[in-house]
Amino acid sequence: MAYVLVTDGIKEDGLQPLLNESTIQCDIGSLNEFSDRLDQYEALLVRSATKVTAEVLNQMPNLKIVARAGVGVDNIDLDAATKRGVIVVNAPDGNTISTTEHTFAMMASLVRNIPQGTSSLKSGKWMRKDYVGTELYGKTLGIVGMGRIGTELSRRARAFGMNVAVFDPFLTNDRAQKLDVESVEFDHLLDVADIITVHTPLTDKTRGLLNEETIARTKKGVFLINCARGGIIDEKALIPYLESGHIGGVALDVFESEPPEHNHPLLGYDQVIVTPHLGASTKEAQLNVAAQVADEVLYFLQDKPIRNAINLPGFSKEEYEKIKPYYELTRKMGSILSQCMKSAVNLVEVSYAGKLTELDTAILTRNLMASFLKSRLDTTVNEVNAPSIARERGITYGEKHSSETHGYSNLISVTVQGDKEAFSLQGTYIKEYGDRITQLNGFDIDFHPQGHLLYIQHNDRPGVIGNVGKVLGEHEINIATMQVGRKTAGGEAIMMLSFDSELPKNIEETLESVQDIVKVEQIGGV
Ligand SMILES: NC(=O)c1ccc[n+]([C@@H]2O[C@H](COP(=O)([O-])OP(=O)(O)OC[C@H]3O[C@@H](n4cnc5c(N)ncnc54)[C@H](O)[C@@H]3O)[C@@H](O)[C@H]2O)c1
Ligand SMILES: O=C(O)[C@H](O)COP(=O)(O)O
Repeated sequence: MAYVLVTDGIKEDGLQPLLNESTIQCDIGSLNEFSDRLDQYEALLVRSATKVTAEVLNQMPNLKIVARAGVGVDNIDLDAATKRGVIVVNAPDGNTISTTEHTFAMMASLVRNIPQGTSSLKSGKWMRKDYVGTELYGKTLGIVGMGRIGTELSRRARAFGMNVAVFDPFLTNDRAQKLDVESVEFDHLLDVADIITVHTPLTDKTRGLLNEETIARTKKGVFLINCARGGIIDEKALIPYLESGHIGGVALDVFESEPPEHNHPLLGYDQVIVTPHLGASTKEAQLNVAAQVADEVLYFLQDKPIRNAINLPGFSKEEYEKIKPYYELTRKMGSILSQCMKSAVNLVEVSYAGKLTELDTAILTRNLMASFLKSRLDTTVNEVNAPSIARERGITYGEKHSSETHGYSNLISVTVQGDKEAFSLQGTYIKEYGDRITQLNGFDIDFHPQGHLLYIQHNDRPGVIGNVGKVLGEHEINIATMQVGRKTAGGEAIMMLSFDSELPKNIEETLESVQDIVKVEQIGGV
């Protein structure tokens, strides 16, 4: 049974695939409510309210995946999760439309004083001349961050006859042209925009993007909107400009600290309109994000591919289908290399040739590294934390694409380099035969890496193979398969044997005492 904790009131309708799965038990509530059994959960589903700190992660030693039913993952300690090997996924596009529409509603409300007019009329006043608004038509909307929400907003703004100036370092001219927006530098956007709206994540670069200095450059009467993350607009910096009348109005759905304090200074200004982080709060968005993360968690628990991992290279289902056979091969190669080369390693070089060069192979290299490190370490290692663990252990690794296929349609070559020795392995996947190891330390060989293996280095002399069979027979060990490789007659040679069951621990020493046998390594659990 896999245990899953669902927090933050994630919509249950969307969680049906998880709730209906008989091998999964879903508990619904807060971390506090289930504090006595946090150690049992393999998956944790959150919105933005639950803070997944390093401390929370420590209390959940079994945790393998955190799923954020929404976009922003700033409530999750990504570094700590990655270090622990916990996969973090989100639901990147489930709430795009809702947040876009909310931003647009905020913009329209802001320029037409709708919230102010509402509360004034409800308090018994009829103040038509105090609430003269501004048209959107013909005005310039400055969008900072042209991702999913920025893009959708730009379409709606163009439909309203607005000009759109965008600042996003990743926006290509081609895309800007297609979207009928002007791609500009940030300073230029400050100069020309009548309304500025931010749609970036909160990062070191975007924190305080609109601050005392940058707001000073904006047009008099500018309207500012933040429906992305509190802190992108510096809240304190707004005050002098609201006081002086430089800013026409501010719309905020998000705050530096949520909820903002009751006496937060910005809440006292009539020109500031606010909502309590409602961007994604629609029935549709909540159903979408819940369904997206439920699918991801279910897939993960069933060892199927996940699409929206934040701390892993992403790939589509189609890409996964292509990569799947090599995934198993790289896992096996990592394990064999680690067990054959027992000494310290400082460099792992992976090369992909043939069909593999058309694929994004980063996930395969991570998989190989995770498998390589797993056999050597006592901690959880997976594709998520393999890079940081390798770095910590002083192991550099890299990958390249090469044209040397050695006649195979696809080929993975790995060299592991230590201070004193090196070890190399080549493998391929052939549809009819499965995964094959085709070369080991320069010796041509052909075996299916499966089960319990014995790797023997020996001198190519008459009787050696027979003696190995004899010793194993005396120990009642049945050989399943045996492959032999050599470079020259009478020179160095290797054997790779496979067995149906585990071998006795001391069998290496017994075999190493046989004449002309140089080295014996057991390779288990491949
Ligand atoms: N209010 C809500 O309820 C709500 C709902 C959904 C999303 N959000 C927030 O909205 C923001 C945008 O969401 P999205 O789905 O569009 O994300 P996205 O990842 O699709 O887009 C973010 C864009 O910001 C750009 N960017 C990053 N750094 C930048 C910088 N320094 N200057 C300019 N552009 C920069 C990126 O290139 C990217 O195009 C996120 O912060 C998200 O958390 C809020
Ligand atoms: O990043 C997001 O998806 C939004 O901020 C929504 O957050 P929520 O799930 O807490 O509404």
